[in-house]
Amino acid sequence: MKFLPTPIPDLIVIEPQLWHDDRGFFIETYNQKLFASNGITATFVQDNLSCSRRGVLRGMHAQAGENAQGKLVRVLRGRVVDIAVDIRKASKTYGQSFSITLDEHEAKSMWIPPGFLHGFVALEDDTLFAYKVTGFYDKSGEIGVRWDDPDLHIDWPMNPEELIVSEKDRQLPFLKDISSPF
Ligand SMILES: Cc1cn([C@H]2C[C@H](O)[C@@H](COP(=O)(O)OP(=O)(O)O[C@H]3O[C@H](C)C(=O)[C@H](O)[C@H]3O)O2)c(=O)[nH]c1=O
Repeated sequence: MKFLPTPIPDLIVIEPQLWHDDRGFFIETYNQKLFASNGITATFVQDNLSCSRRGVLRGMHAQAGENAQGKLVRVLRGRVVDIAVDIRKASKTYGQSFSITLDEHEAKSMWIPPGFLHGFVALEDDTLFAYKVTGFYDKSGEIGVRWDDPDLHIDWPMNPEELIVSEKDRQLPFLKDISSPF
């Protein structure tokens, strides 16, 4: 298991040790001791799973407040472009986004601490997106920013007309119009 820094401090990509044999493969998807020795000491309290058709874009979301969420995200089936945006007010990389392709074959994951907007676009039908979170779901703590906010400089891999975005996400504000709670 390798813990790889990204250009944004605290945002970490994890490359698993893939054990292949003639049956298939085995990986450890989470190991508290290894994570802690690489600076990720969070405690996870909830696991989530979503299934998305090709073109579904979920985001950009964060959960703040007493149930602020850090997320350990991965793809179980299919492929996504996954995006995290730093909205920690005191951060030197405030407003900066990082993008990575996650899929079932490389089985990489990404640690996204509290203080980041998160979203992804599914590149294949029936993409299964699984993630561990450090805070219980708390609708009152949910915030979001429009996926197409020009200030986020996100280069989505699909044309807007191909994207499937929920009505809720279409109504989200621009980053300049909110005060980050982080
Ligand atoms: C997040 C969540 C949702 N729900 C219920 C509430 C809604 O009735 C339904 C769908 O929720 P939503 O449309 O917010 O799902 P996504 O658009 O996939 O939201 C997620 O999208 C991006 C990728 C994220 O990083 C967040 O984890 C999360 O905001 O599931 C729950 O019961 N528990 C939960 O933890």
